[in-house]
Amino acid sequence: MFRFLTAGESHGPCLTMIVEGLPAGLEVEKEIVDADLRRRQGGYGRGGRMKIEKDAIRFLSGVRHGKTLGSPITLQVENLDWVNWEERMNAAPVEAEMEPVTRVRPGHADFTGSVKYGHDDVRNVIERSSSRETASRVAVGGLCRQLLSQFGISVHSHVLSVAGVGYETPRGMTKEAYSEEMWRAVEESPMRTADAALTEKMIARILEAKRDGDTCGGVFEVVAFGVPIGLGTFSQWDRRLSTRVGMAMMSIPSVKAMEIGAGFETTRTTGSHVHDVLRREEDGSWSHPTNNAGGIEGGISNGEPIVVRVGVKPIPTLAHPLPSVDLATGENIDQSRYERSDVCVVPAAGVVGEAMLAIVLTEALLEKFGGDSIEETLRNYRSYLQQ
Ligand SMILES: Cc1cc2nc3c(=O)[nH]c(=O)nc-3n(C[C@H](O)[C@H](O)[C@H](O)COP(=O)(O)O)c2cc1C
Ligand SMILES: C=C(O[C@@H]1CC(C(=O)O)=C[C@@H](OP(=O)(O)O)[C@H]1O)C(=O)O
Repeated sequence: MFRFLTAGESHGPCLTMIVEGLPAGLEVEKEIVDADLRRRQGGYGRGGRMKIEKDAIRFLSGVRHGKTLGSPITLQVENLDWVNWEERMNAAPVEAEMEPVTRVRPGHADFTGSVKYGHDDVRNVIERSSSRETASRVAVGGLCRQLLSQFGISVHSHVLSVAGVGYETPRGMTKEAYSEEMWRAVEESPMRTADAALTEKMIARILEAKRDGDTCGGVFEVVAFGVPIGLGTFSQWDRRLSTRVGMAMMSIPSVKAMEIGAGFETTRTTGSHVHDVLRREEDGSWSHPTNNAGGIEGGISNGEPIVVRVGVKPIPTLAHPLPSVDLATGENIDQSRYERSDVCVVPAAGVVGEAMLAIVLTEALLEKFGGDSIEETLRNYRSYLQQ
């Protein structure tokens, strides 16, 4: 069974991940994982923290001579900001001459986390609720990406809109709609969008929000190519591929909406405009001229690209804070607290979305094809394709 756990506080010494269930003999390159971590740190609208961190993994177990051993893999990402926080993290607030954090930020985990865990210093909540944790997912996803590439599967993302500036939800995306050229342009764009004019508009929107002491959300899209027919199943609710993709995307902090394929658009028209007709090609392969289903039918991948669009709410920490409550006094206050923060993270969230889709596909692929070594998994996969 493929599974992973992540641990680590945002301002602690490091993030740690334990990954179990990847087959033995898989070549894994640190540089491929580090490149994903760098992409997650990018995008226009990030705050001061990203100037401090230089995320990169260290393998602490499970990999020898560049190949997986089949034993649990431990990954570590150092928090370079730790040196600036060590005293505050180790000493009680009074000793460190720090006021405990008590004014909760609307939209963050400050209120719910403090009540649930009984913390009177909200800092104890912020440490783990922080999206610093998403670096861990990207690191795990970077390993999964390398497994998937053995099966010809690749996962990409791009930004569709920021605070309403950008594309309306597109319909029926087919493989042809996404070219190599487009993905190159996405990687080079500060907003991870292939449209240069739109990039300018998005940046202007983020700057405007920043000037107003405000923040932006938006929509990103994740696409997986090369997924074989047959991952996931309708046989139990929690094993449907759509269920697992939904959970994976909704697990990203600040994600509040997602749709697969044409999603909500399908609810505004009729069946004859929605369902993807099945064709048999001369070479015996299957095809769907459209992909409104986003590559999943009956909870099972249908061989078309998996297309997922994801809605990210605006960042909760506002430079012009909203009214709130001070948990220490119980009094209503005019302004909650501001601390160093991002203004927009839609491009970064897209990279996290890629990692989450890579993780879900890895889990479903290993479930279908099994194998304790990569050779065995590939052999099972090839035999299935022949069948
Ligand atoms: C990559 C990334 C970076 C984020 N950076 C910040 C930030 O700097 N400040 C902030 O208030 N929220 C930030 N968030 C959003 C919060 O982590 C998130 O809103 C919070 O954990 C509450 O969870 P919820 O929005 O899912 O309810 C970030 C989210 C992501 C995905
Ligand atoms: C550290 C990351 O994002 C952080 C996520 C975050 C939050 O509240 O979610 C708040 C900020 O933390 P800090 O106060 O340390 O600057 C972000 O920088 C990261 O993405 O690696």
